[in-house]
Amino acid sequence: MAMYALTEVTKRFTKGRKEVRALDGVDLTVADGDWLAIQGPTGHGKTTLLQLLGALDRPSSGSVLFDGDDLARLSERRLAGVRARSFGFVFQFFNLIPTLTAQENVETALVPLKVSAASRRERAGRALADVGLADRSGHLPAELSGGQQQRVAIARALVTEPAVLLADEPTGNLDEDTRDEIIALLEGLWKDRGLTLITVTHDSTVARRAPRIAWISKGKVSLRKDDRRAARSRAVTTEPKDADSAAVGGAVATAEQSAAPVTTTEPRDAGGTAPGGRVALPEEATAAE
Ligand SMILES: Nc1ncnc2c1ncn2[C@@H]1O[C@H](COP(=O)(O)OP(=O)(O)OP(=O)(O)O)[C@@H](O)[C@H]1O
Repeated sequence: MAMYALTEVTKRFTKGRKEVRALDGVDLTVADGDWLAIQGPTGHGKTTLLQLLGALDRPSSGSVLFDGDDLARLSERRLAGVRARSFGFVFQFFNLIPTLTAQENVETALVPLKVSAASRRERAGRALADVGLADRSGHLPAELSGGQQQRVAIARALVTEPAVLLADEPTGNLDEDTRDEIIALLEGLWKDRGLTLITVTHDSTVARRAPRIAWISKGKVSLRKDDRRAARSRAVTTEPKDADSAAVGGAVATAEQSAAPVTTTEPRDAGGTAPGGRVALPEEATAAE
């Protein structure tokens, strides 16, 4: 079974007397451990799709299955639970709290958990070290470069050990060199942790790094690239739950792709989670852009 299965998803918004069809009949599957880039021109539905995948919004019609639950039909309380347990979010403008240090910003993601202050400190410190910022933990966001601020935001998204990391234009506010560093960081985290990574971008340099690209145009999704073998060459992989292969916008993976070798599984939480499991993200981290 795929981690995500979207069927005939539409999302309509009303602007004055006009109706905007932001998503128009989207079919999409995402397997556990995939890295999917959602690429397309501005205003064509990328963020809307990401928000449905992150349970930040619901479709107007169709179903968004995540681990077997239809996110379109869950109560608000259960949706909040799924978001808290399963998703980490990274945004274009970092969304850090300006008055808190890097360390404190990362710790905010753990506050809703019954985690001791000592454990929060330890886990946030580890998350900052994982993104290469161990020596900047006492800095305020204004004392950090854009790339460093995005690293803090990534540490905050990952400190709760989510199954899925959803990143909306994570390099959209960065220069080219920093963009490359952040994408390399995300790629490394994806490889090492068996994360499912979903990145929204209008930048083809960024999109091409992902083994799968879903191209979105006028709310319709089609598959541009599906290099499952690249995805499976990672150091840490997951059981191919998505054995029936991907179908995006009616496109089905080729027999060759489907026949890619089966790899071994390593538990997602091998890195260790403090008691209490995953936590709700702070409001500022889950707010729609
Ligand atoms: N809350 C909303 N109310 C009304 N219209 C909306 C809303 N959110 C999105 N839209 C419209 O839906 C369409 C798709 O928007 P979306 O933000 O998903 O595009 P995008 O591809 O992410 O664009 P960008 O690259 O500029 O962020 C656009 O026409 C947008 O104006």
